[in-house]
Amino acid sequence: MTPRRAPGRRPLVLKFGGSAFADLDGYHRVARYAVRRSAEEERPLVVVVSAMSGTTGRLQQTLDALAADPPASAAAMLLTTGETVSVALLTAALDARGVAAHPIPAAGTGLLAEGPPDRATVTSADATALSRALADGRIAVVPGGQAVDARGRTVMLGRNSSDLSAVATAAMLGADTCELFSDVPGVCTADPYLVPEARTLSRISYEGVRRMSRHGAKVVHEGAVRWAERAGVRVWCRPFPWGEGEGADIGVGERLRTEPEGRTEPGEGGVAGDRAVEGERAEGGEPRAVGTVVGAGPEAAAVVVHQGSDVWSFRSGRERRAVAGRLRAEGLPVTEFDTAGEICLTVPTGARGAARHLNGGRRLDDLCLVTALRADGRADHLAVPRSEAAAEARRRHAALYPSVGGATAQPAAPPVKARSPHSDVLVGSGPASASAPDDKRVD
Ligand SMILES: Nc1ncnc2c1ncn2[C@@H]1O[C@H](COP(=O)(O)OP(=O)(O)O)[C@@H](O)[C@H]1O
Ligand SMILES: N[C@@H](CC(=O)OP(=O)(O)O)C(=O)O
Repeated sequence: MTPRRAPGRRPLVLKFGGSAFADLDGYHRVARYAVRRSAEEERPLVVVVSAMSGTTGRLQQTLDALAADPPASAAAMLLTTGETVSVALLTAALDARGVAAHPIPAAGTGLLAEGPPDRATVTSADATALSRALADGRIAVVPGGQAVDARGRTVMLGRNSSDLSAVATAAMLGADTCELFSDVPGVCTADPYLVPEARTLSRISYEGVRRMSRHGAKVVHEGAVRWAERAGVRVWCRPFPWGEGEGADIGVGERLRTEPEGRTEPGEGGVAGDRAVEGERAEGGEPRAVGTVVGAGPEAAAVVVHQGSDVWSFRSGRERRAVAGRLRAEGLPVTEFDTAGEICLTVPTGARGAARHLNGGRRLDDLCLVTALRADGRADHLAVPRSEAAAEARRRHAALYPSVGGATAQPAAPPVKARSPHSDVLVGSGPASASAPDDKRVD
């Protein structure tokens, strides 16, 4: 899977996750930002986009309400539509600013994949089509999570795979950095939506962030980290929006960024106070949040809450190992752990393809796994009632970072995650299924 690289100036690859499109204005904000970066940097610009927040989950629920085990090809066709919508809307928003862009279809991404069409694996990347599109100086707007198979059909690279598309595109085009914009200040020592005291890491190794995503932190797609490491692409996780002019939302990233700097533990390399994170300044004195650079850097202690996963219990370690192996073969992230005499594993809630492997297991309703990842590589797991997961995460975070504290402090009102009211645009606003899981947290 060595990417065939494009000659010429190194392009800039920016990826905007669903959180950037929590409202329609998000497309205008991203367009404004993309135009500014394009003018500043004078190099080819690729913008990789995700579906509006909530969209892919709604589509999945709709499919689940319709059929118990729909064909993977139908799932791929449906679940990739959210990104196609985003490509069209961002192209329109750019056009409204007088900037012509190329809306790129799956076949134009240059990513070739094989395997089940709803969670295909990228096997090669050919820059020819995208380089041709970029040659006229226009911005290319690329759908995240999409590729084509050997027969030219659009396939999906699995859930949350826009990061993977962005990094694979950067590798293919010879870019040395890929910028991933999200609604958090960067990679933090815990999900800042749950642990307000979490600090932003200025740097972390590929293995450090991969360990976090392998344990269920949704912060960067594990496959994206693998691609980045192999191709030597630095991944820069950055907050968006932050100070994008009038009308910009103040997201959790902005709120955390302005909190006083916290002291950090000696020996917990790579942890930056928020002041350090915003240290870089663009010309004209505008503060530029630097977020987290994933590449060369230390591993870091962190707390992971497996919010989007179910806990299953098995009769023996052998049975669990066999099930875990089959789930991993489906490309699903699984954590095996023992708690209160139970032999358990976690599996993403509502994951396509999981149900058929879980026979013999028993779902422990309402349990949520909290994992403390130590800097030395050890992981401590504890399953707690869902309602106590955030408090447990704060306690564990305080144990890892005693000087940051916070476990006993009254929690600030948790920031509310944005979900686009337009995420129903494709499927209507009625409940798709009373019991279907959402792709986001249950707050
Ligand atoms: N350690 C962590 N640091 C930062 N964010 C985290 C962490 N763990 C989990 N997250 C979650 O990851 C989310 C960002 O990933 P994602 O939902 O894919 O964003 P986007 O929609 O912008 O792509 C954050 O909103 C946050 O809730
Ligand atoms: N369609 C993807 C989109 C994605 O990767 O979203 P985000 O970049 O917001 O995590 C999903 O599974 O939800």
